[in-house]
Amino acid sequence: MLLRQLSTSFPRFIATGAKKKMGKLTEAERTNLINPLISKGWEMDDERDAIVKEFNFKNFNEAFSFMTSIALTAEKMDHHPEWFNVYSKVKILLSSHDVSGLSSRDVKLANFIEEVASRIRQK
Ligand SMILES: C[C@H](O)[C@H](O)[C@H]1CNC2=NC(N)=NC(=O)C2=N1
Repeated sequence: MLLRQLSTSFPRFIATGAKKKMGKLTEAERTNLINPLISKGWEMDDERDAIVKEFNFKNFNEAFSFMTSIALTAEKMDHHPEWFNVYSKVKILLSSHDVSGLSSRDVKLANFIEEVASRIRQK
């Protein structure tokens, strides 16, 4: 019975080309992927199942340049941060709204954010 159901539904899945929804990170993925970010200063927001970090730069131009680089990649990824900026400070929260928690997209964006921050600070 189950096989018949699967075989009938399978073509529909292919036909619609339904985008596979990336689920929430598993415990093992969190250990492997989130812990390295925690060691770089990200913190867990358990209430939201999100990660947060505050970045401080020399001035507003650096802060806004940082945000601009992130914004362009976020748009390409179709995955956007929740953030707050005042002068040289940028606070970022990452979580995937469609799964109400952390997904691999948040890890990918966080690692990109770390790269941008290190490039700006190295100037
Ligand atoms: C319609 C659009 O593709 C979706 O709303 C995207 C936009 N950016 C997003 N950003 C984040 N952080 N989570 C999402 O689920 C998400 N979904």
